[in-house]
Amino acid sequence: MSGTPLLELRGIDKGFGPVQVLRDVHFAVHPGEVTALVGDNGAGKSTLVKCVSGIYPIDSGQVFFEGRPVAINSPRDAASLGLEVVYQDLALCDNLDIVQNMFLGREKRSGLVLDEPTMEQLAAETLASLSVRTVKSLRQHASSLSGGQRQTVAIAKAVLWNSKVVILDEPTAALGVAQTAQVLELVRRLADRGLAVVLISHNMNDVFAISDRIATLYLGRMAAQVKTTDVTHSQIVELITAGRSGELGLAENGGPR
Ligand SMILES: Nc1ncnc2c1ncn2[C@@H]1O[C@H](COP(=O)(O)OP(=O)(O)OP(=O)(O)O)[C@@H](O)[C@H]1O
Repeated sequence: MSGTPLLELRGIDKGFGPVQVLRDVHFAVHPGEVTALVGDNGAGKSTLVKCVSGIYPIDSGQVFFEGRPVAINSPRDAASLGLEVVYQDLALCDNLDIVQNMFLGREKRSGLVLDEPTMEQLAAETLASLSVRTVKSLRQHASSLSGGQRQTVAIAKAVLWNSKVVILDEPTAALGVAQTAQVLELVRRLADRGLAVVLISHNMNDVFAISDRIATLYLGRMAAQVKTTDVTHSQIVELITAGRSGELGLAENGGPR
């Protein structure tokens, strides 16, 4: 592993009543890397993300942020640490424009009134710093944006707020080929800026195209966390569908045997 992880989970358990969803999950994400979080439907990916973003309390286990133990009890706690989750469907409000969306809940004010020029300038600078050129006007409503533009704005929002860890939930699920390529390029650029990026995806082509590591959840357990260059598509498919890959020789939780 390369240095201290930005975010590290150790031994996370989470259940809902009698249903045990996460079992002894270990997971580490590093700055400057894209970590793909994969697993079949119901494997526990969303539950894991909700635990680290303060939506669900964990039953047991520890969360470390920049090497320090932390308690994330609410989305506000997660945001103040610098952890942002971008959900595919919920990322933007349709009736607000791009600037309003990027500053939603964290508006800049000049006295009692909103400081629109400053917000517009910061939004423009952030998009430009990410080489985003596809957005025509910062004052267009989110409802008029394409799927790819929406993801782009949602991701740029995380950068605007100086997030250190960005978790992207299926950012390309609803996109065509060209828009997928653009969003993946942007995801890679986030990591190249030093952010720790977690990419939840069912698309193995996307995963292999841009991830540095792949973490595989299987029935609520971390079956493996490996470097992308050390595995093949079929080994990952085996881990997703069977929770192990004979050829990899991994112990539980992705460590070497
Ligand atoms: N609030 C809840 N109460 C009870 N069971 C739940 C709850 N939320 C999730 N589960 C169960 O936990 C398991 C994991 O669900 P989760 O949504 O985390 O999986 P996932 O890997 O994100 O799946 P998908 O790829 O389909 O989104 C499922 O069996 C699900 O039914």
